[in-house]
Amino acid sequence: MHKKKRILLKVGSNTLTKETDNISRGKIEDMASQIAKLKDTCEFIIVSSGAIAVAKQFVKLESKQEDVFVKQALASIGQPHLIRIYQEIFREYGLLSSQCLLSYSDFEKQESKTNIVNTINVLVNNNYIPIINENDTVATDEIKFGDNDKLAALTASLLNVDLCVIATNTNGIYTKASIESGTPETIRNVEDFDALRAQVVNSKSTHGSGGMASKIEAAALTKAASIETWIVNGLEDNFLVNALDGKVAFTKIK
Ligand SMILES: Nc1ncnc2c1ncn2[C@@H]1O[C@H](COP(=O)(O)OP(=O)(O)O)[C@@H](O)[C@H]1O
Ligand SMILES: N[C@@H](CCC(=O)OP(=O)(O)O)C(=O)O
Repeated sequence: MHKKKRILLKVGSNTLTKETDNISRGKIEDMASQIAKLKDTCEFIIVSSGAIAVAKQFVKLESKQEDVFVKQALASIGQPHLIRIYQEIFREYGLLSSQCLLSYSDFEKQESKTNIVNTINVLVNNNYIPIINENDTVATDEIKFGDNDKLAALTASLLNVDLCVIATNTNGIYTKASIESGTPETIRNVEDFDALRAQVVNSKSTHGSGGMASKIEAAALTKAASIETWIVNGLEDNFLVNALDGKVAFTKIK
């Protein structure tokens, strides 16, 4: 048991850019102000994408190599900028932050898992907010498939968080019928998890790579670890506080 509610917050490039081509300092300020409001009762671990999106603001790489190698190089260029932006803004709100780069394979080795848990516990217990991203130089899983959703679920399970919040660009998961009729309606409480997969439609957001399917698979992992997952609209201001206060529509998967 943790003294504070331990929350893992996953934000994708779409949320961080507010669906534009530039990282939104405003969105990171919105996250910081919410975390600052909640910090007496909650502790946070962030899984953040955005490295490639930041790099694209500054450079255009020439390469005849596969796209994925270019993305890996962009992630390497963008990651320090991303963390710099987080640190600058979080500091203004009195928050301390650090960087951890992980890959799926780190969750397969007992020694690495122990090291991750020990490092992050020291950080969190000293009021540092770990900001985790995939180690894109050595791994390409999330660049290719998953929006960091699976990385978030693996981290949430390993660190035994109390709540996993995935921020995306919709008010959670909508019913397929409501999307098709043009009046999206949020599935607020999931009664039948297996039936959820059938609600996914074949669309993704501008920067998105995994779509809703990868969030549902991430939730399957957290569910197996008895962790509740919320899928919330990170584009809205105050999205986390409002979800905690029950003021907005989002999907809760228990
Ligand atoms: N049933 C559904 N409810 C809501 N969104 C859905 C659904 N099925 C597919 N989607 C798509 O999933 C997208 C969110 O996933 P993704 O594009 O990967 O976003 P992110 O970058 O936030 O991870 C939505 O913008 C929408 O296009
Ligand atoms: N790790 C990389 C990409 C991870 C990923 O695909 O997530 P997203 O940028 O949300 O589609 C990054 O930070 O840009």
